[in-house]
Amino acid sequence: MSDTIFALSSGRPPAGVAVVRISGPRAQAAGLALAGVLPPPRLARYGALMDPASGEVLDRGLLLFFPGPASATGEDVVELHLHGGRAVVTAVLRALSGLPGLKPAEAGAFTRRAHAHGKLDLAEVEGLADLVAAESEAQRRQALAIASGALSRRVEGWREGLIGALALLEATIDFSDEGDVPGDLAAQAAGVIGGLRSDLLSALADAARGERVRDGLVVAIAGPPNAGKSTLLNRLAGREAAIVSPLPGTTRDVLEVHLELAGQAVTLLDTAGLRETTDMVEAEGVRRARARAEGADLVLWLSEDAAPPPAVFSNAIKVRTKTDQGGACPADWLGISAATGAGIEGLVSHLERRAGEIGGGEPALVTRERQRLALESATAHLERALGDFGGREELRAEEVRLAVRSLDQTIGRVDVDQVLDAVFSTFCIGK
Ligand SMILES: Nc1nc2c(ncn2[C@@H]2O[C@H](COP(=O)(O)OP(=O)(O)OP(=O)(O)O)[C@@H](O)[C@H]2O)c(=O)[nH]1
Repeated sequence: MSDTIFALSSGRPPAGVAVVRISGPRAQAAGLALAGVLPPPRLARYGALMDPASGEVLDRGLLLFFPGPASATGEDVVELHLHGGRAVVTAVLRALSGLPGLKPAEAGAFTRRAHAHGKLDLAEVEGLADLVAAESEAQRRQALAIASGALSRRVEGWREGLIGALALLEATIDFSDEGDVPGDLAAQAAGVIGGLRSDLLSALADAARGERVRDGLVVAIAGPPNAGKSTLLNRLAGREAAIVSPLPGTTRDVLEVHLELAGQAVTLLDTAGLRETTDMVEAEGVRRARARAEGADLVLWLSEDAAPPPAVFSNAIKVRTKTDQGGACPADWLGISAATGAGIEGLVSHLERRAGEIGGGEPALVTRERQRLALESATAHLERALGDFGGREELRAEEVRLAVRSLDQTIGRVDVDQVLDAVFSTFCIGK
């Protein structure tokens, strides 16, 4: 970390503006080498940026200086706002790499430094990773809350509560040595532990929703061959993603289209028509179709003659297709014609309502399996801490201590290295 790192932090050129960040002990010197003068902290200065080796002007742009520790990484940071051309960016990065003590940043290196300097805990780093990856409104809101410390603050609060309970338990242990155990201290501790256990359980009850929003919902289109599945997928996607043909058995593999419904990221799956077949390739397609549809959050069951879905899809949204060709639509079926567009709007609003039911509402606190497992372990220790220890209060206190440790894991106070490597590997260079 004694190195000074630099990278293009904005998107791939060409672009209107390119932002290059420099962080580390030599950031200030690097800014001076390029611009000749630094603005006061946190103010932008417009001017020429020169190649320190040749003195040639490489670009004119803004320079900002954020002295550490009050910066994003906790170190001195210099930010250059350049014209976003490929050659401009290349020239400036080349000039920086020629300066002593400077080296290109690896993926996630700026965030890693922020974490190392106590600017972000593990949960906030994970939130930041999700914020950068967010594609839907719901993902953005949820990730922003976590990146801003919503989970961390809650965990800190729980942790403080448990430390309080632990103090009460320690007191009962001390008193018991003197043969005078004040029962109300133990009861108070049990009250605190019980309350925290309920808080944790209610946060966990929402975890499945948080993870679903983060991963995006999966909606599978299933039904007999030729029902119009690919046609509907194309219609919803607004493009010709799937091949449509009058031949039954056209779709062989599972096809995915990503879209946003009611603010939720949705992966729409087109699957092979479900039927018995002797064609080996089609049979494999049918097997995959069933497996994916069974794991989906929602299934649209399409049939042109309202043939009922198999039992596994009994919860499916039933859709009668090709209504332009006549025929009745049973009461609990939605009728559509992908050919004329009739009923499509109704189907979309039905899907939006269902997607909102699954993933809508206030942002969840727990959005990753890792966070959930740590909190589940804390809850299990609290559960045990409420048991009967036959007067051996030190065993109860030990369970509370283990619960605190699990909370610490949630926000990365302990055992973080491996998790950090995994998270930072998902970041891009310049983040
Ligand atoms: N008249 C009419 N024809 C439709 C409609 N939707 C689809 N079709 C036709 O039905 C045929 C089958 O459509 P696909 O979308 O390929 O059906 P599929 O369910 O994906 O078929 P498989 O891939 O075999 O499982 C094509 O010829 C479509 O043009 C509709 O709303 N009205």
